[in-house]
Amino acid sequence: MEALNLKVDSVHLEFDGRKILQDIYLNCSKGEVLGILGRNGCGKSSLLKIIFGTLACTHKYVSINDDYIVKGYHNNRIAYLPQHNYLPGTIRIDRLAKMLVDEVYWADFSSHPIYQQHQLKMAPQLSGGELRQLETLMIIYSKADFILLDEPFTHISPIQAEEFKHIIRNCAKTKGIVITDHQYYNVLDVSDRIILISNGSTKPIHQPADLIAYGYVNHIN
Ligand SMILES: Nc1ncnc2c1ncn2[C@@H]1O[C@H](COP(=O)(O)OP(=O)(O)OP(=O)(O)O)[C@@H](O)[C@H]1O
Repeated sequence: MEALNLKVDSVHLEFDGRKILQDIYLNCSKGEVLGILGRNGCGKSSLLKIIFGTLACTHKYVSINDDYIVKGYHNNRIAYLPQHNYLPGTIRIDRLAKMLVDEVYWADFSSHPIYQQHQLKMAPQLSGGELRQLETLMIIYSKADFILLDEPFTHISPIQAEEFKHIIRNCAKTKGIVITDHQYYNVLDVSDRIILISNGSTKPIHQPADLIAYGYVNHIN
């Protein structure tokens, strides 16, 4: 199996003269889940959008195996689950799924109860959590080599989050996955490595106590 490595470096992002990201370094290999943590507004979603290619910034270096990537979404290199719903509301779920899901994963995806139950509906007919589950699965099972997940656990119930962690770990056998969520215990649980964004820069987290030292949490259960 080909080794793949996503590298992100030298990202500079400002909004209205305010520095958001300035000293960013991350890498994620195929076979790995990288967790990103950070307080509200520290720039997690912005960083994922920059890697995916939908947010312009002053400077960035994104590469896969040292090939510079201008737009991550080109050629199915990178897929991105945004924080908010992305499926159009006027096309049936089964038609959207056939466009998005990789054939290799079709059996896994289409046998999932959430797809079985809702495939003939359109997005607005689903509850918030049902839609979130479907949207997340479609991205995880999409063709891309690297998957960026912005808050995949936030709108789903604990039992579903447990199931999704298994699916993420399973898919990480053939992809690299970058994940961020405020449910930090789920991120810690599913990730091989963790980085924290603080004051615009990335800090490697070697042990949970580092999260206390950086003021991200007061204690860890
Ligand atoms: N289009 C924009 N124009 C101006 N400021 C923006 C814009 N988008 C984001 N910001 C600001 O940039 C900062 C980083 O936003 P971002 O959404 O990346 O943070 P985040 O870490 O994902 O936050 P949260 O955890 O609350 O979702 C925030 O202070 C936000 O207000």
